[in-house]
Amino acid sequence: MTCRLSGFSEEEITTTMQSPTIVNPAVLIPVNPAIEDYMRGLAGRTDHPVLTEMEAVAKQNNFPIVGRLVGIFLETLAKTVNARRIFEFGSGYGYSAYWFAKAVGADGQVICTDGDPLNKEKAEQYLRSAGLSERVDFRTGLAQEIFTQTEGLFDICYNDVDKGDYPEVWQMAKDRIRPGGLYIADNVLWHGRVAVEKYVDIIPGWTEAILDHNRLIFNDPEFDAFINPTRDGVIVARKRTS
Ligand SMILES: C[S@@+](CC[C@H](N)C(=O)[O-])C[C@H]1O[C@@H](n2cnc3c(N)ncnc32)[C@H](O)[C@@H]1O
Repeated sequence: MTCRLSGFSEEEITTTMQSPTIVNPAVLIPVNPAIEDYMRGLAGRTDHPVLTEMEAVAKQNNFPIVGRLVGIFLETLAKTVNARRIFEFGSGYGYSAYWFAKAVGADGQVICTDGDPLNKEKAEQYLRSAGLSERVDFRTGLAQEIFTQTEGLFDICYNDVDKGDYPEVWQMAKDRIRPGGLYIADNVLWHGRVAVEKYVDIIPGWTEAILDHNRLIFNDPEFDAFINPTRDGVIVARKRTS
């Protein structure tokens, strides 16, 4: 997967950062890999042939899916708030949508978006094989534009687009989340760059955008927020009910 604006994949960015030729002080792994392996080992019961195929394809192509642990987290969050209507900004080929689609139930809906029509094709194939396609409405184009074409409130808005767009997506999504609903975004620790003074920002402005995004959320009086440091950091912000 290439990022919409930069042409770099997130894996390429990480790999470049870890290259011995580029000294980068900012590569921090929030959770010890042994701990992540342990947690992954507990999650065997979530195996599904479609899921394992999607994960294998991600590995082969360095495509940045959220992965199993975050997937389980997304499904759990969605079930916890009894989500029936979810909007995804940046769906790739449907891996995160798989988890949300499972959570919303037969009457629920996940609106997926991606700039790449090939991703839509692949997602629809995978989700059909998993028996979840009826719950998913996959649209191609700029996620922000597609969002403005929708109406009403969502139980969850999930953000996984190019990182420079994070503050914009937060600003537009926050007023369209129902009280008690969630805003969720992936990669908010950005491989540790958010936590150090000096970092190599492969895509100029992306780290600053994530920092702004996170600050805005934690300072918003309408939301309570928390970052789960699993993988690359997932922010969860719940809209207050009073
Ligand atoms: C990190 S991947 C999404 C992975 C997906 N959430 C998952 O875990 O399976 C980001 C995807 O968003 C798409 N994308 C990035 N910025 C976008 C935007 N503003 N509008 C639509 N798609 C975008 C890219 O084409 C890419 O497929």
